[in-house]
Amino acid sequence: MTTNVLISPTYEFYLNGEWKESQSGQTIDIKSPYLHEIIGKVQAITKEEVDEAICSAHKAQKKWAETSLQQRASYLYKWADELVNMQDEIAEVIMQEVGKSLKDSKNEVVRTADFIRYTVEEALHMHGESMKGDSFPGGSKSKVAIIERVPLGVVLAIPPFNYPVNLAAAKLAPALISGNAVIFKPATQGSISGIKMIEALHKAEFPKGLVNIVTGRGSVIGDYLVEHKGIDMISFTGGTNTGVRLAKKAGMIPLVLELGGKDPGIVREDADLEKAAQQIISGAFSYSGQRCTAIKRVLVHVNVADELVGILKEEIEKLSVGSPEEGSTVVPLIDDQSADFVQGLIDDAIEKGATVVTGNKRDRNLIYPTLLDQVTEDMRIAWEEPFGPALPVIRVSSDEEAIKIANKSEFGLQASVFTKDINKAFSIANKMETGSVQINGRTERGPDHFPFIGVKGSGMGAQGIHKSIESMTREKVTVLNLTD
Ligand SMILES: NC(=O)C1=CN([C@@H]2O[C@H](COP(=O)(O)OP(=O)(O)OC[C@H]3O[C@@H](n4cnc5c(N)ncnc54)[C@H](OP(=O)(O)O)[C@@H]3O)[C@@H](O)[C@H]2O)C=CC1
Ligand SMILES: O=C(O)[C@H](O)COP(=O)(O)O
Repeated sequence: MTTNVLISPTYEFYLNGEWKESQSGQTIDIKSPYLHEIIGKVQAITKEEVDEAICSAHKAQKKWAETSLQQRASYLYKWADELVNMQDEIAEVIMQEVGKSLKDSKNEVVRTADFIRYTVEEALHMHGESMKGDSFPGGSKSKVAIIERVPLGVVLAIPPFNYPVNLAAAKLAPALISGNAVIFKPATQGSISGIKMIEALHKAEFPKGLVNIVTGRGSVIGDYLVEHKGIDMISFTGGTNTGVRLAKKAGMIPLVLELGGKDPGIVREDADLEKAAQQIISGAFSYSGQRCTAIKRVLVHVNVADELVGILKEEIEKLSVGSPEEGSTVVPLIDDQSADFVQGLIDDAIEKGATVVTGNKRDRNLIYPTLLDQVTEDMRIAWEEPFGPALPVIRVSSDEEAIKIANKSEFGLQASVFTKDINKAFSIANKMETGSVQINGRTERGPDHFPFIGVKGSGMGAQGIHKSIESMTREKVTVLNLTD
């Protein structure tokens, strides 16, 4: 199927309900990772335009916070409907911009509409609480506390490239339904997809200024946004180095950071190896492993390692590799720099004695799914996050060794444990220094109402619909002093 490359239009940024060209007169070329052609240009906005966006957000937020939940709900439902109406157009853009297959891109848009609707429903059923004074020694029963959640103000939403619509809306929806305004800074490679998402929001006729999309390289306007006094909360998803830098600059405001990962797939001696292999492959190689929750190392009991590696090899070699237009599982990585990084990890492992079971083949920024066996702790790939289709197998001789190596990682996003012994599964899960543990399943964020948590180098705070709404609000206490 040949895709008509978008005629490389220049997109405007969205401020105060209007699409605008930046006063900077500068734009950023967005090149498709697999078409290797420029598919569009986005505005590189100025600091003055950032100031204007934040100022207009504050104005809009005051009024928005006074609207009823039901009124806010009606806008978000309309946004979800507009996304579904635009799903083919948006999916095509996601595919061209980040190289995700059309099927996965469409799923991302539908998942986003579902996310928005569920967020509304969750918010409509989150109620405050009340307390009576006399439950504390000396307290009076005529003192009644009414505790409710109130919005924080203006939320800065910064998502990564790999889910340019879903991970953006996963920040915007909870922020908006709780009465906040949003400054949305998309990943540069993902900006056009983000703009398309905002086009759907514009069609839902949200109040002007409530959501402003500020396009520009994070390395240029990122610090200015993060340090801006007009930002009341930051929800960031991206690399650990970027997240740590952001946290140091943000100052005294609430932060939620979802960062990198090095999720282990722990395979015990008693595991169903066929099922484990199927979950590991899906977890490690879908969208070329460009998922924070991808399985990024296999810790397998030495007694079953040869058998598991054999199954993995056979199944990996069946994976479709190539263009996202053909629905390939393994597609070109987001850019050449990322492909160079992954290749560097593979080369380092080979130099230090790892065995290439399959893969280690490259065509520009397309890296073939690579399985490395006999990986040892002195190899970079044992610890670093490839964010690409390279999977190391580390052989262990006990649960204790697997736990030790798993927890030695700087990351702590998720872990998978494959075993038939549910008691052992929980025993290992209880020792995992991660946000979540999957038992007999691949590591993944969904379903989206589950808490989604990164600890250590994988983040701070929690997402998942309910947790995200909580993180973008604070409690407020009103005390009633009744007269007897
Ligand atoms: N835990 C999770 O849920 C996820 C984690 N990730 C992690 O993100 C990485 C890959 O995604 P990627 O997009 O490349 O991550 P990056 O950290 O490079 O970028 C993430 C976002 O931060 C922006 N940014 C860059 N510099 C700054 C700055 N100084 N201040 C504020 N924002 C900035 C980027 O904008 P720009 O594009 O303009 O640089 C982008 O919007 C991997 O490490 C992956 O593990 C990815 C997805 C989900
Ligand atoms: O940030 C990511 O990469 C996503 O949170 C992963 O989501 P998924 O597990 O649903 O692919």
